[in-house]
Amino acid sequence: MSNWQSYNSNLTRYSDLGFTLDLSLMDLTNDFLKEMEPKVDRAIKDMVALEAGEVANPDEGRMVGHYWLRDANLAPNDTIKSQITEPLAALKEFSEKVLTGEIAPPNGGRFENLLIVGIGGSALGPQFIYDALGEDSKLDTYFFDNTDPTGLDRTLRAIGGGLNKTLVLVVSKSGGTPETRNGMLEAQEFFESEKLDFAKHAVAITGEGSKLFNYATEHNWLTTFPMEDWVGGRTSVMSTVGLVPAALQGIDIDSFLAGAAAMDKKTRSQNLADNAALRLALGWYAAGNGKGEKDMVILPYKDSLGLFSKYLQQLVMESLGKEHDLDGNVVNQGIAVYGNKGSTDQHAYVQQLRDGVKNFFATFIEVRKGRDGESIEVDPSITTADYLQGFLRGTRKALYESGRNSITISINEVTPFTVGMIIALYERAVSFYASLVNINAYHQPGVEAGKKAATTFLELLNQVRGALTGWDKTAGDIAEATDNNPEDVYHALVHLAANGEATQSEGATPAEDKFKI
Ligand SMILES: O=P(O)(O)OC[C@H]1O[C@H](O)[C@H](O)[C@@H](O)[C@@H]1O
Repeated sequence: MSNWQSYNSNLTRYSDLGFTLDLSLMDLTNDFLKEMEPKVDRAIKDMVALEAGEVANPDEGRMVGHYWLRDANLAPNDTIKSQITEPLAALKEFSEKVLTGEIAPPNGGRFENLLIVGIGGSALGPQFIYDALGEDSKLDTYFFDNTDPTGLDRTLRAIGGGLNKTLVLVVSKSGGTPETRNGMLEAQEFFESEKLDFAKHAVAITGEGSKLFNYATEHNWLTTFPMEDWVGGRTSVMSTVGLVPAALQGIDIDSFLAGAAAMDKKTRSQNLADNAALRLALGWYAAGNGKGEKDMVILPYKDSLGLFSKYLQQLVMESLGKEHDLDGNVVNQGIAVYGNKGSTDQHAYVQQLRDGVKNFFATFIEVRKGRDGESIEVDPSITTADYLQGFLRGTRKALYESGRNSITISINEVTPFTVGMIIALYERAVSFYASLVNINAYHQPGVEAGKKAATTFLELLNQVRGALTGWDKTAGDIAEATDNNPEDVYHALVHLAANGEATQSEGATPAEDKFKI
């Protein structure tokens, strides 16, 4: 089959949405599609059950409801329906009041800045949306998404004299994530050091009854918005987590939700040829042999979609990166995701993509329209938009010629509607892929191990602090005194020395380094 014929027969086109998915360069064979039929049938059934409210996250005993967020009528009962519609109405009213100045900072004027404190699913969605759609944002938006003190300082410096006009959103589904709590405490301290009443600037988005919820209530924060347990962090961008900031920024959230709802509707089709999300999942399966053998390289050819790959990294990797399948077998599933933007990366890593190790498939994201208004000619009759398109088409072809597969997703423009659409597309592809490989995409047991180890380190650090009294001591001395592992103790000592709590004199090896207060 010629490439042109293959293009025509491998395209899913939603003309009314201005959307196409082109799998022609994925080399999906009829045999593969035939072989996958039973799995595809199961994936469709699983999705129907999930959307009907079945407990699709068995380990945590939870329903998986992010698809209801953009069409509350699909919620399985009235309680859940009102858990969607009531916060939506409340957040619209709240953002309206903030933007009209009815809710205002205590020291006068209007809120002009937004500081979002959150991490993972409680930050990546808002970061992507602000970057993609926040061009005319009503509030300049900043993020605390780590417990790195210099990162926090840098953000506070950027806010500078605008602190008295800054609204702070503290976002945490669990309400107990340490990085977010630390960011909140640092923000609070900074407001207080500027003689500002933090509570009058602060809003919480969190599960009812969480530590954060209780803290916000006890301290009389401006308000709180709920998060429900049937919405996962990495799929929360269409819940209060993504919608409160977007509404405050003046982004058309109804259109954002409508774009997602439209993609959901299309990809409920039980006919594979019409179901872009299911076909996308099949493309991933074919590329990586159903085992994630190939990485997913995301290349959006539009600067405003530059954070999409980072957003997808969590959505795909936290959902699909699992040790066990649903039957308890060890499978070590996952698909590695990375990317940045085209054509910028043609000058960075496309060399390896074209000539190096064949361990990936690319996804080109094409935005058809270059810009509003006229463009100059950079060459005779040629504009910058023509170049961008030329690089996309050229790279796609060059990769295929050297045996590298790729997917191309096209949308007309970057708008709230189309961004809603492509997020929904990937959310649904992740759900389908999880069924194809028989895993739970909605829990994240592996994340806990790192958190527990961090807590253990903090306990050890305090033991080391207590044991380091005056004299020159080695890591071995303190390890013995505190009954800890010498390497762990050594790293604690180096940390204390680097932060001015101890001094370190180096010996021939770390074991001979001496520390004192
Ligand atoms: O919203 P939070 O409860 O603070 O969680 C923030 C993030 O932290 C965790 O470690 C999870 O792995 C993520 O899925 C989650 O989005």
